[in-house]
Amino acid sequence: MKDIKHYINGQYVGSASGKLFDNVNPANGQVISKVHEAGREEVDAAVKAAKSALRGPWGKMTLEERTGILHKVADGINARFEEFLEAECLDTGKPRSLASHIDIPRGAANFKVFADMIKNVPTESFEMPTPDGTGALNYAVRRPKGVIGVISPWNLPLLLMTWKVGPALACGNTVVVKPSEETPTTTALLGDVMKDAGVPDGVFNVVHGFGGDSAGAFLTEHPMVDGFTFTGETGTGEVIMKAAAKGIRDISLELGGKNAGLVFADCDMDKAIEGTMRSAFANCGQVCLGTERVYVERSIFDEFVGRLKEAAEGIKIGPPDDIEADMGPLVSLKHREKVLSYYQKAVDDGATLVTGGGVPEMPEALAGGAWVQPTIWTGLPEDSAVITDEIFGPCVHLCPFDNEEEAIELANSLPYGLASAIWSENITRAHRVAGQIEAGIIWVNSWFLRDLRTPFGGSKQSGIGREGGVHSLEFYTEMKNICVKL
Ligand SMILES: NC(=O)c1ccc[n+]([C@@H]2O[C@H](COP(=O)([O-])OP(=O)(O)OC[C@H]3O[C@@H](n4cnc5c(N)ncnc54)[C@H](O)[C@@H]3O)[C@@H](O)[C@H]2O)c1
Ligand SMILES: O=C/C=C/C=C(\O)C(=O)O
Repeated sequence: MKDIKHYINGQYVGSASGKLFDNVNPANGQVISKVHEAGREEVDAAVKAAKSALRGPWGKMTLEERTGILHKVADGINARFEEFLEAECLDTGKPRSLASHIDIPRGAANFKVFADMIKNVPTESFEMPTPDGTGALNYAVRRPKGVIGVISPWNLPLLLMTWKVGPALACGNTVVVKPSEETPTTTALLGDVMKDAGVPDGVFNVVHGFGGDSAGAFLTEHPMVDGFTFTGETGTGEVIMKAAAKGIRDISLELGGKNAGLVFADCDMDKAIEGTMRSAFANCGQVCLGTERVYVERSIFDEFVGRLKEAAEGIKIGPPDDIEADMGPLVSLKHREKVLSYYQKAVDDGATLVTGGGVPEMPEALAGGAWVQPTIWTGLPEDSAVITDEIFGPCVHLCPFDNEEEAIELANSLPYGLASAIWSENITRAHRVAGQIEAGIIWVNSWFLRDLRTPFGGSKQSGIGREGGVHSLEFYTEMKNICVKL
């Protein structure tokens, strides 16, 4: 069976401890590969390789050379598209149709976009008067921050990891990546692509393992890492923030959410149903931007519930290679336990089950998979844990509202603030409501429509900082002001 090794200083290496863990295909429960678990020794080697690579050829390259290499990395992903696609689908169980349209193309785009951006974003300059009349000139320059620790989750593994590695490398940093233990393969494959593209050894390093008391914690505790970028749960973000405090290291945190959809009576119902289907069920509901609570204006509530039920019942569940499958399994049986505990909680809290609520029957070959039904509820009180907690499954609660103020209040009622989707054909209302929602990303009559130049991140407990566009450049560089007395 294939074993997945760390990628340190340009070489694939195993763990000195010989410790391996299973990588499981969530569509059938079978072990796909064995993964080396990094100890402190491997993490230390990776961080030291990254540190010394800053002073090697990478640090001396012209911007043109560096960004040229990053274009080759993107081309390398595209050249091995099928291999990345296969690996991502095996690790996550997601439909090939989804991964081939979103995950893998974005993996390549994340390198191209930031390679081009860093060449085109100016820095500031200020002339100032001085008492002697000669004046002074201030100008800012960007320098890499240093070694960046990248810790990424399992829901969009290649997309979310490269969303950080792309800009980090474009800005001249070196990285040590700790991908999720659930989905190590595409990050491991990227080592080969980096090598072929001419990325010098030590610039891109990967260590595998778990979070606490494993590779994740060893990385955040390592004093030679200069900054951390993390996407994952809010609770894990708190732990990482504490670790980063030691030595005053910078952080960028993209965390959980419990995003609200708001559907007004003046919406285009077809668009609202199609969008809510995606925002509730895409990637088996495992998208941080997903809407697990949707508020619908009372006059169209019954129609909306009926139409969403009909659409959800048309979802075809199946493994990645089933070309008709719209939805795969959850990422693991462990995650399914969590999602099903909320399905039970909904019953206990008196929900009306509109559809789903359990585990679908699957053919015998897939019986060991983490399958779950797309689920819709109504009738829960707003303080139910089903409404207040991020479940991260294919489920949504629908609740009626009577006026705009109430809709805004409901949307803003939780301590999260990642994203929101507003459905209304009244442009004035849409702007007015969008302006009042406490979230980092608001979509009007769309969902997960991404322009990589825009600020991306969460407010409240959904994160700190913004990535995307110039905001990524802000995080991944140190700005230095040089003041010249003339
Ligand atoms: N805001 C966003 O952009 C965004 C995007 C995708 C996912 N998410 C969030 O991610 C979560 C799902 O992903 P997950 O379950 O993989 O998250 P998670 O927090 O469990 O794990 C994310 C990563 O952190 C590592 N980790 C865990 N504990 C750690 C520790 N103590 N120290 C260092 N590293 C540690 C894990 O091994 C993994 O690599 C959801 O909450 C979702 O909302 C947010
Ligand atoms: O699951 C969360 C999705 C995050 C998406 C991005 O970070 C992105 O599109 O850049």
